[in-house]
Amino acid sequence: MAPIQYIVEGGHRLSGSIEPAGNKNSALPIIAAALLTEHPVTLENVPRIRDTETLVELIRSVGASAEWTARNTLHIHAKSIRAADLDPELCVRIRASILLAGPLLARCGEVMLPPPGGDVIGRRRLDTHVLALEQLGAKVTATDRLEFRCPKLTGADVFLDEPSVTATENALVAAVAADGVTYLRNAASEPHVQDLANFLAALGARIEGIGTNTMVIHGPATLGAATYRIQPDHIEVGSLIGLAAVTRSPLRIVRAGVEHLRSIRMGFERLGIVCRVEGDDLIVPSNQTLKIQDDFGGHVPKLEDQPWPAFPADLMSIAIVTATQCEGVILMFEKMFESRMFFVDKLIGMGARIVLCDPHRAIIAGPSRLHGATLSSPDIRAGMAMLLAAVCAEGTSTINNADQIERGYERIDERLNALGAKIRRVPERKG
Ligand SMILES: CC(=O)N[C@H]1[C@@H](OP(=O)(O)OP(=O)(O)OC[C@H]2O[C@@H](n3ccc(=O)[nH]c3=O)[C@H](O)[C@@H]2O)O[C@H](CO)[C@@H](O)[C@@H]1O
Ligand SMILES: C=C(OP(=O)(O)O)C(=O)O
Repeated sequence: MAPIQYIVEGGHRLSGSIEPAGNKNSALPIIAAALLTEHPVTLENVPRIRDTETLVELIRSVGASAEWTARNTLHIHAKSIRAADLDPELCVRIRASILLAGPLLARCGEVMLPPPGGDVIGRRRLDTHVLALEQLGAKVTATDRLEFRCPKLTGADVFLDEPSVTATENALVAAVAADGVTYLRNAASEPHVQDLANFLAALGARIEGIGTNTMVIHGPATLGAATYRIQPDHIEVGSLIGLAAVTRSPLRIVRAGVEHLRSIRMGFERLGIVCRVEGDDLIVPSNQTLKIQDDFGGHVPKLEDQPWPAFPADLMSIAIVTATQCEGVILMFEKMFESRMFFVDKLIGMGARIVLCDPHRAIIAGPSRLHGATLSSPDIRAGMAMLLAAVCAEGTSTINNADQIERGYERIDERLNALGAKIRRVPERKG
């Protein structure tokens, strides 16, 4: 497949309404969890992006039928499946291939998984997955692939060593099929973990504590069919808030899922960007102060990521680009991944004033006028952050490896062009 490039003419104001896609990180565990039931499942509002297309290929490879019945509607029927050896080339394309562990173990009693891929943003440990599934009775062997075996999953009092998002999801799915009650403690509670739990409940699972860090799962559940709508992507909403701010544009983000936006809005407020809620729409007015809010006593403020419900790691790159357009100084502290901040050298090359203190901390002094450059997208979020920088810069930028952006953002070039951006995709999109 030819690599994708975005050629971006910067400096244009945007305006209008845009609806976020369904949450990628909900869609992935939910597609995997659809393997848990023998009955048909219809998923609506599924983002049609590289990651979901790859996972669909993977679930077909174990015998499930999966058909797109509309652009964003996916019909899955896992009447009978097998724990086949999964294609290593497909597994390494996405982090979410690891999400097949829980459902396949539950349905087939074993699963052999080649290493997963995903964004190269630092070490991506699998220890929590292993720890959780072992506590539910699985025997795990790690060679060039991970092998999980367990003829009968059994409920347990599980304490995760860290609130890992995908490990929580694997453990939750396995616990639904396990015999007896499972306590899942120190669990992640991100909106996508909640979305997965609500999907499992729609299939017939009994789960208490959804949205908290302790879930209680009463297994084994008798699962049926379901039609389920994936929730809006709060990370895309955060990306759009940043986009509106750096281009000083008024945007209405419709059906934004405002119940999950508190920590995100609070993070942007620290940068002097205040949004308004109207029903389930989020309005980003153009007349922002874009003034970084000092801490009490005039101290340099800090924006840091943490597990939910705090400011999400996946929005740090967007927040960094946004801060380059705001007046003042701020410390950005990315605690969770150790390679996510390296892309700031590209922003420095575009004219941003940033000191990268170490792999986790960067000081940004704004505002600075950015100029167009040739960039390469290292991961989904840094890629989207570069797109924001390119859209607000003077002159033309070329973003190479835009494939990374399209792993996570559906038709983002077309959707931003509809608001007034000037992004040319090479090669042109077909269909
Ligand atoms: C497919 C999917 O859903 N991917 C998301 C998922 O990845 P994923 O599930 O792989 O990420 P994890 O939640 O396991 O961990 C992310 C990183 O944070 C670290 N960590 C985690 C918890 C903690 O309390 N302290 C800590 O330092 C981990 O060691 C790891 O380095 O969650 C990440 C964290 O929200 C997101 O960036 C990814 O987009
Ligand atoms: C890091 C991300 O994705 P993945 O975990 O699939 O690599 C992301 O969505 O920002």
